[in-house]
Amino acid sequence: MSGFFVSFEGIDGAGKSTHIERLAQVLREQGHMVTLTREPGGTPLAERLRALVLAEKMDALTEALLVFAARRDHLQTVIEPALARGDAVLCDRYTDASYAYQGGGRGLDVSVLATLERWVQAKPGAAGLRQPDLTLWFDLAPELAAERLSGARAPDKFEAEPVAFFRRVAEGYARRAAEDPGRFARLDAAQSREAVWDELLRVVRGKGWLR
Ligand SMILES: Nc1ncnc2c1ncn2[C@@H]1O[C@H](COP(=O)(O)OP(=O)(O)OP(=O)(O)O)[C@@H](O)[C@H]1O
Ligand SMILES: Cc1cn([C@H]2C[C@H](O)[C@@H](COP(=O)(O)O)O2)c(=O)[nH]c1=O
Repeated sequence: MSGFFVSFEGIDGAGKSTHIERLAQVLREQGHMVTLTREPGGTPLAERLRALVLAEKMDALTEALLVFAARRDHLQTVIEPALARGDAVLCDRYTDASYAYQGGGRGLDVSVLATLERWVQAKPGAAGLRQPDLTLWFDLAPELAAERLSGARAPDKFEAEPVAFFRRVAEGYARRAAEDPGRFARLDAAQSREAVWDELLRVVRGKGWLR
């Protein structure tokens, strides 16, 4: 049985973490083996790169090089083996975040991102790039996301960015979704937790991965 790969995307505070654990639990209850992971991160090396990216000041290209280095290690040692075993891979962020944050937010040329994507995501022994089978896009107004995050925890480097940055990030996500509508499912993340969950379940059931 081949596995499937679902990424969770959206601006900081959109509700990804709230729902990813719940989906993992329901998939496990229905007999799936689940690999629950995140980017940047998911391996000891990638977690070290994550700590740098989330804390240190650096230019947009350096940021992109580090998140793609982390992604390479994550793909090679966690994602590809999990998919080969037949796992459901749930990943809190993937390459769309690079397009949205480094491309949209920081203004990095997307052709640089496309080159890194081609190098890093080549599938082992097959044509094409490793992309998620489904991307759940939690779409939320930056003002509302900031309100939800305020007081929740000490902000990291990205969370401390102004609303204008997150508007550009959100536009970056919207562009990616428009370019690949078959992969993206937009969830209205402004709804209550239960309403977002119901929408998410409908999408995942529609893929035939849940009863
Ligand atoms: N539908 C919702 N309505 C109101 N509050 C919500 C909703 N979903 C999540 N929250 C709350 O908003 C905050 C941010 O949610 P969460 O941590 O899931 O977002 P996230 O997208 O994972 O953020 P980040 O990318 O910064 O980790 C949390 O305090 C969470 O409890
Ligand atoms: C994969 C990826 C992530 N980022 C940013 C986006 C977030 O602000 C942080 C990760 O924090 P989270 O609490 O786990 O959401 O990293 C990025 O800028 N580029 C990327 O490719």
